Amino acid sequence: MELDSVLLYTVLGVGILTLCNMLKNANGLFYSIKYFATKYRLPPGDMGWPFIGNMILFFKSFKSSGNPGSFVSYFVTRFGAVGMYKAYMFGSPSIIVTTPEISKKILMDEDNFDRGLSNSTNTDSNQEDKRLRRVTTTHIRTHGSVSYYFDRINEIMKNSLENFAAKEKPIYLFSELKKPAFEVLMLILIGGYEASQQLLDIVFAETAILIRGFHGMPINLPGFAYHRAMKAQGIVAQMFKQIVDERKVMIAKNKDRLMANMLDMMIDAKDISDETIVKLLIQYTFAGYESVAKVASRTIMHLEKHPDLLQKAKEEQEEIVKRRPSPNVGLNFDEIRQMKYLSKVIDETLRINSLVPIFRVAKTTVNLNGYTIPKGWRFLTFLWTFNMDPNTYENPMEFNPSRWDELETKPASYFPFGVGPKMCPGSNVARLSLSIILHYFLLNYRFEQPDPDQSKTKPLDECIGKLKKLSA
Ligand code: HEM
Repeated sequence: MELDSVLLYTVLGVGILTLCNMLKNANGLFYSIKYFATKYRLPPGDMGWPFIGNMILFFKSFKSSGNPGSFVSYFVTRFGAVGMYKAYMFGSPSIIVTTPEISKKILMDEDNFDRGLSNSTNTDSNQEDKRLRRVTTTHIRTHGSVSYYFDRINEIMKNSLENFAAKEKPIYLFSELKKPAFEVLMLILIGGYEASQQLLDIVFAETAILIRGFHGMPINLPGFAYHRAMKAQGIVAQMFKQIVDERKVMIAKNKDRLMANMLDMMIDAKDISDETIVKLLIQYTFAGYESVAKVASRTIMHLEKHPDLLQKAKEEQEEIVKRRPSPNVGLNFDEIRQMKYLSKVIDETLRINSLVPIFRVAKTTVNLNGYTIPKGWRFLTFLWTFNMDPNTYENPMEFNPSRWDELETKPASYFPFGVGPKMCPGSNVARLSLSIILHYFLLNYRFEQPDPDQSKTKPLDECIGKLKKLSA
């Protein structure tokens, strides 16, 4: 090669590298420059490339290891253990929070932070948010209050497992479990399938699209998942509006038709607008759509991988059955509290599988732990980081429900349903649904995977296999 060409290529290479480097730092510079001279700077961090920010690293760490651990470690290793890092995620300048103490400060503080989702019903007044929360959750707030739904949830879960086992072909366990979980969700939200099945089928299908779109980049252009998600949100809103209208007519004709579900309680409150009712129904559907199915399928997979733990959990259920006065008596609500080991199995799954971040948005520019957080910036808390802390949990990667025996009280860093005023209102329904599914699974079924590695094929959360009914 001629000397001139070598020189040309070297200059070109250095030029491209410098340009890439400038571009890579441009995002960070653009957002940080205002705060260089201020007393409190932004937290350290890396805001990645313009527009896409850190999303490539984020998706890569999920894809390769199925956990956000390596993503979070990148910030801790590079910038030190300061507990919060600037980043650019899901189309917004963001702060990644890596300690439970800072997370709790944020999650408990309604004055400075809200959920900031486009489908959220957060009003400008904390008082009004609290009132709406009260109206929408009275029927599910405590373990006792969900007893009202026990019979229906029991029937839904029991029948669903029967149906899955009757299928000739292998099933996608997570996908299949979404259907009964959705049925339970609609029971809590609108009183079940008294509303038109056809409308709810549309809500079920469109919510899947809505969720997929909100998990990616918020690019509202045709062809992008987010754009389709915005359309799906509109369709779900239309379906719920129709259900609200029908329900109002029904109740106006006969007040006795008011029932213990979120929709009827909102209508009965009289001063909640239809628009807010619909938004709340969407918010709950979005939040409760996948979680129970995900935790149930993952618990089943953990137990199938550990036959000794499965046996222990099964024996507990058999003991419960033995204590019944007659073999014809079925599961009852009081027995749920007797499932001590199963409850630890569920906690262990929640510990290892809390993968979805909790979001908040700064309502005003705030000073937190010596750093400035500008108005509008997002916070992302990965519970997984705290749940995998070896200082709290010995061998954190190991699935070991008995670790909870030694933990007299749960660690302050363990909050799978969040903490504070916006903590998950569905936690009691979720725990009840999970206990019922797992009760029937342990007693009557096994999940057989012809090729357990298939669970790594797409979609990531799926496990393919056959639900086999055990012979009596
Ligand atoms: C195992 C299942 C579930 C898990 C692990 C879970 C976890 C969570 C978490 C971590 C949050 C965030 C809390 C925060 O932002 O501070 C949340 C919020 C929420 N969850 Fe759940 N959840 C589950 C099931 C459900 C179910 C079944 C429902 C519906 C009945 C539900 C309804 C909601 C709602 C409406 C919110 C938003 C609360 C608000 O913004 O005020 N969740 N959930």
